[in-house]
Amino acid sequence: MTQQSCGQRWRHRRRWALFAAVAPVLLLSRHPKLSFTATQSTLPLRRSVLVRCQPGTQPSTIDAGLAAKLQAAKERVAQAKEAVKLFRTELCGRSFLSPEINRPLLTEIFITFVPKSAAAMREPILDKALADLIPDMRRDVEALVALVGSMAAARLPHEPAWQLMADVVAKECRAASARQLTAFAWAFATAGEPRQDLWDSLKAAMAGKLAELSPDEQVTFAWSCAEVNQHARDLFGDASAVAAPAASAQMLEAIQALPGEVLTDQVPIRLVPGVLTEEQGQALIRLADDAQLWSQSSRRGARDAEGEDALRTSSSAVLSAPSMFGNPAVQAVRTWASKLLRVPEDFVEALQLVRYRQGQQYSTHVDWGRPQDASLWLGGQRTATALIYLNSLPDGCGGETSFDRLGVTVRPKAGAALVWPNVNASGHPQELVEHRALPVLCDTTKYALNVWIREKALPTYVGRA
Ligand SMILES: O=C(O)CCC(=O)C(=O)O
Ligand SMILES: [Fe+2]
Repeated sequence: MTQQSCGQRWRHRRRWALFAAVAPVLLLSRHPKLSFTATQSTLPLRRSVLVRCQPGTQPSTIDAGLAAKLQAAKERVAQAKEAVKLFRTELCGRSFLSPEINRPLLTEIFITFVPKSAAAMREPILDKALADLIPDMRRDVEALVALVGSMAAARLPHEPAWQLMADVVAKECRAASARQLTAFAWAFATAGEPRQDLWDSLKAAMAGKLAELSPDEQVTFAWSCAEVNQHARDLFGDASAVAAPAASAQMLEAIQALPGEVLTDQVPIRLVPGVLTEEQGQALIRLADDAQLWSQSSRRGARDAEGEDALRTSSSAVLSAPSMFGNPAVQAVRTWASKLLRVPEDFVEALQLVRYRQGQQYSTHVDWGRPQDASLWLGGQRTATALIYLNSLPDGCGGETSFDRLGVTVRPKAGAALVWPNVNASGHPQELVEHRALPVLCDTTKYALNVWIREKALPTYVGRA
């Protein structure tokens, strides 16, 4: 696709003008989120959208309420149009072959279209822009990489665009370099796209090009395939569930040397008090609340030592956004884990908060991964878990962490870390450390923080081409 033909497409001014006139009406009638609020953003066009329609309007102010909704809708339309304009400039107003496609800007543009709720998005304006652009971009692999990477980074919930993209990439990826294939794989894996034709094409295109990849990129490609259950065994084999013995033995030593209570002689499980202050705990919870990160806890890989599915009814929030790593409470936890467990900080996974309301629980499971677990590609096996309780639960309120095979039960105590190894000294995952979170029995909420340590550094590749 050349700059000229892209320009020509957008020169269909009359069609566009007609569409622009109709789109606000379409949006007003079809957009269900008139109460939408803007998220923090660096994109200038989004600053104008800090409009919230107040629920529970008094009868006398119904008109005012409607007017506010109308105003919000108008701003939303203006914002969408502005975003499409920028989108068009970014992808059409330049040579597609430019290596300087502004991915952060593209991502921001997509974020303007992402609904705050988990609902799938239907945006006529974006539909049109993407339907026009994606097929035209088919010969420009680098532009496709930038576009799909931005769609993934923005978590664009727009099925038609993903399907169009999958159609084009499945057909055109033979011409892609190994690095570009990795970028495609990462994006589609992040979006959870399982299409067989797409993954077959990506894997076939990668065969013979593997040597072009850095170790981090190889891991990213292998992880991407495994993440959507399209394991690239021909190219990479299986990930190993057995951790490196040296890393495992060192981890055991570090846990044994921890201060705090020794809970059993069979496996070094320690309860270390005073790891976090209550304020730091609150700051972590606020971080998740403010960014609306809570969602039903994932049950993927949640199995007991025999491989039976676990019941997990809690909510989780992963503090993985790069901006969150700068938060003082996040940093305090990461530094503590790295120092006390004697691993570099990049062995520590993104922190995962867990929240249990009354009646919620996590039944018996292990934290280590099985060979088919895609995450084994990223930093290898989880050698240890540090579970930090962010609040205390009174006696009789349930919520304890229980290791039934070891006869150990621990009541949550604010700021204390329960630390245990997931592998033995030779690196083999341990069944003995199977555990569960007992149901919370009182009308209270339990908060805890999972700090998982991997056997090696987590790769630095984050979908950047
Ligand atoms: O909440 C607990 O006590 C245990 C949590 C847990 O085991 C997990 O999230 O993997
Ligand atoms: Fe666990």
